[in-house]
This record gives sequence, C-alpha cells and structure tokens, in this order.
Amino acid sequence: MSLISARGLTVRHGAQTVLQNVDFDIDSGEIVTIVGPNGSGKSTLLRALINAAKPSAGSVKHKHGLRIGYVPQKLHVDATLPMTVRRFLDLPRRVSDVEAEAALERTGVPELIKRQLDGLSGGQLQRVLLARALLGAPDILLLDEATQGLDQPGEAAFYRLIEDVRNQMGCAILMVSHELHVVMSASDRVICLNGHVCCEGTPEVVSAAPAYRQLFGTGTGGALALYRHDHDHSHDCAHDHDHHEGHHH
Ligand SMILES: Nc1ncnc2c1ncn2[C@@H]1O[C@H](COP(=O)(O)OP(=O)(O)OP(=O)(O)O)[C@@H](O)[C@H]1O
Repeated sequence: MSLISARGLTVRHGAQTVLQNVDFDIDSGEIVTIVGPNGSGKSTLLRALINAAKPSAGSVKHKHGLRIGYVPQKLHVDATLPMTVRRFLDLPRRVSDVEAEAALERTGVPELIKRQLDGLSGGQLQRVLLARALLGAPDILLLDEATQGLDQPGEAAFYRLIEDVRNQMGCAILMVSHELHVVMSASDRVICLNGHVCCEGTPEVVSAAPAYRQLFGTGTGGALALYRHDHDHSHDCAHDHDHHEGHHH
C-alpha cells in the first residue's frame, strides 16, 4: 500500500474551507512536490498528512510503522541557549557520535559538528536540519519550503542533495515549494494546490533550455527544471490531471 493515503480530505478553520476533498497518495521512493500560491493550503495539507491538523471530513492513513522525517521551514533558535550542532542532533533522541557524523557527512557538512547553531548560514542550517531528519532512517521525508531564504545556487544544491538522499536511502520525499518556477525534474509528480488539487503531473525536463544551462550548468543530470504555472486561469484544469506543460523561460 501507499506510505500515506488521504481520501476526501477536507480541513476547515472556522468558516473557511482551507482544503476541500483532497485525495493523495505517496509510494515508497517517490518524490512529490506541492506547489501553489500563498494560502492555498500547502502547509495545512502537509500537517494533515502527518496528523498534526485535524480533518473536518475525509481520512488519512499511514502504512503501519511509518517513520517520518520532517524538515521545518525554519528553526527558531533561542540565542540565549547556545547549542552546538552535535547537541542539536541529540534532540529529541540521543544518537551516537558515529551516527551524528554519518548524518552530517551525508548532507555534506561534517565540518560543522562543533559549531554553534546560531552562527550557521541559512544553507548550512538547512543541511543540519536535514541531517537530523535523516537520523531516524525515515520512510518518508517531508520538507516545508526548506529552501526559503537560500539563493538560487544554494537552492539548486539543496535539491540535488535531496535527490541524492532519496537515491541512497530510498525514502519517499514530499516537499512543499513556494518557488513555482523551480521544482525538481526528478519529482515523479508535481501537485498544484489551490484549496483543492488544481492539477498534477510530471514537470517537463528542460535540461536543454538555455536558461537552465545558464543557471545550473549541464552537469546536474537534469536535477532541476524550470517550471512555471499560471494561477490566473479559471479552475478548468481541475479535471485535467495531465496538465503539466507550464511555460519555459
Ligand atoms: N490554525 C489555523 N487557524 C486559522 N486559519 C488557519 C490556520 N492554519 C492555516 N489557516 C488558514 O488556512 C489557509 C491556508 O494556510 P496554509 O498555511 O496551509 O497555506 P500555504 O499554502 O502553506 O501558504 P504559504 O504559501 O503562504 O505558506 C490560510 O488562509 C490560513 O490563514
């Protein structure tokens, strides 16, 4: 069965229906990206899928024993509580030095182990957060706008890292991205959310496009594609689940 499966998922906040009748499945090893405008319910969907937001209707099912790794959008580090990267990796569960080192190695930042958390750059912190999420050997990794605040090369490098992690560890990956123009071509599916599933499909690989080459070079093996989706349309694509053409630039 799917790792996570939702049927008819509806979430209301007071009078506002934030999510309406959403069906969702993700399988082992799949990479799925959720895109959509502000307030379209992306974070709410993620929270509902990990049982952190209560559905008003519909259901969410997890495969038995599912292990979830979560990379938050950002971490609010209390500056009055100094904490090294090594100690942070012990939260919420103590890990051995070997495990801690291996996790940082995997996310490409082994040299940060003794550093203070609040002295890290945005990109370094994301890699530390990812390392921590990987410690529990998750079946699925959820990332909520994990590249916010990174510059474009930093963002591209982070997405390539995510793809490596999937290839090495075999975990499924579910990402929320606010960056409509950049999603992974390695995504098996892109889900476009606007309160409901507006449309979903495979992003086109544009590794041959000049803009792509200029931004990411030719050595990334198609790790990134430029993908743009207009939200100006009426929702006539609601029944067109193969709509994934977008506009390349
Ligand atoms: N706990 C809550 N109480 C009341 N309203 C909420 C709550 N959580 C979310 N909402 C509302 O639900 C809607 C969807 O919010 P959500 O954070 O899921 O959107 P999003 O697509 O992740 O947005 P963004 O791109 O801005 O992060 C918004 O209108 C938000 O104000």
